[in-house]
Amino acid sequence: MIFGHGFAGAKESTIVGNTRQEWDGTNGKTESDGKNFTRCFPTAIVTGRCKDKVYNFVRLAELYYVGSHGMDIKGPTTTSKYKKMSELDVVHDSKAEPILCQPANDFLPLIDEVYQQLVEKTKSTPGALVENNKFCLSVHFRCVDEKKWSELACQVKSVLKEYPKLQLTQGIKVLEICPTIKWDKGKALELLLESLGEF
Ligand SMILES: O=P(O)(O)OC[C@H]1O[C@H](O[C@H]2O[C@H](CO)[C@@H](O)[C@H](O)[C@H]2O)[C@H](O)[C@@H](O)[C@@H]1O
Repeated sequence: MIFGHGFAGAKESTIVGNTRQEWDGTNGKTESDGKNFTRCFPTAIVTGRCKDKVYNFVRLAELYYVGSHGMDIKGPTTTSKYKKMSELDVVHDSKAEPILCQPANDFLPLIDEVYQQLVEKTKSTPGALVENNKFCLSVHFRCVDEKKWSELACQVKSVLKEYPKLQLTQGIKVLEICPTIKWDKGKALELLLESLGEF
């Protein structure tokens, strides 16, 4: 999801698209179009993927990146025309990144531990892929034989029964494992909009 604050003259912040609107040059939008857009309107990418992975896809320092289903929010690494990062409630991490909010920080060791266990537990299921999205995990079954889907789900559940602080949901051919905190992409968007305020 991509939103632009004040897009097309709207007074309120407006959600203008989703990740299908890629600036990869394949649908007429170039990197320079993306830069021009983000110079005019503070823009964020909101995704379930790992923030750093999405940054590597897009490579626009001007954007806000919201990864891990809203649990990892980073501001632009260039100064915005509207608000300098120093005016927002920002801390910098060890890589000097302007981190706005990481509400599931305490879960990091748990997520890494469960990632290892899921890799081990699911390695007997051909095609299963466990992805570490930093504050959440995904077990992809797109490449798993349909006859093995329930076996894979049992493997995942058998790991998670030891971790009541994590919850399991299902996406498109993917099982998602997230901390049970009252936070999601919507809450992340609200926080960003409040932080940016009027401009
Ligand atoms: O950005 P979102 O819409 O929140 O999606 C989050 C997931 O994105 C990735 O999965 C998606 O693409 C996969 C192919 O690259 C596809 O197999 C899957 O069905 C899609 O959901 C990512 O791999 C997942 O870890 C994210 O949870």
